[in-house]
Amino acid sequence: MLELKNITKKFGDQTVLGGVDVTIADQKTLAIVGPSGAGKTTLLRIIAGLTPADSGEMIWNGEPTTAAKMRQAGLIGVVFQGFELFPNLTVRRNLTLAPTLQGTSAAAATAQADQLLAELDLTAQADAYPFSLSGGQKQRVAIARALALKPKILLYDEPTSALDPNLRQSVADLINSVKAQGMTQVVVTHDMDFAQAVADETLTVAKLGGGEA
Ligand SMILES: Nc1ncnc2c1ncn2[C@@H]1O[C@H](COP(=O)(O)OP(=O)(O)OP(=O)(O)O)[C@@H](O)[C@H]1O
Repeated sequence: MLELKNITKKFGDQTVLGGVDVTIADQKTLAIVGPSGAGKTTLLRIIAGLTPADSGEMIWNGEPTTAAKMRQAGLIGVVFQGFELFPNLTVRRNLTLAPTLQGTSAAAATAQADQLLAELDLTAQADAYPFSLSGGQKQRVAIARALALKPKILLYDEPTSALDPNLRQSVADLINSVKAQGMTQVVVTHDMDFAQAVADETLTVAKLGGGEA
């Protein structure tokens, strides 16, 4: 279980997070919802160790930790809103690059990549480059790439926003099938129907006024 307590964040004079508590339970999906500008993405980036909080605590399985330590230990994976695939690498190489840089043998990384691609119905795209993929395929590659690093917690920033609305259900199905394999997930979304389709728990981030302490 990962707990964040009393997380605060300001940008200049604007308080975005004014003391937020988050509990991320093992093998569950937490949806973070709230209006545009409430700070959902900021909170996700703080959990991921990509943006520092101004204050607050982080506790992993009962022990104090930091987001930077969690990230360095490879415990957290992120699926970005725009997918951020490596454009000059094939789909398979998008999955194998980070594991091989971390010391996994090329053969083992390739075997694992091919298994993930098969599970996510991407075998036919293994040698393709990202530009040639549909939005839904790009997103599945982004999820497969994150899973290739074997995180304990997988974070998604607005996973439906860059996709055709009719793909919403298949993204929900995919997140639910990743959960069924034991993954702990956090999904930032402004889409309440989507949140309902994936979430065991929902955290609503309120929009604060600008300029307060
Ligand atoms: N790096 C930054 N520098 C300055 N202000 C920022 C920065 N990142 C976010 N903000 C501001 O913080 C507030 C919260 O932004 P954030 O993207 O976290 O909200 P959100 O709830 O994810 O919104 P949306 O649903 O529109 O994506 C916004 O007012 C935004 O302009």
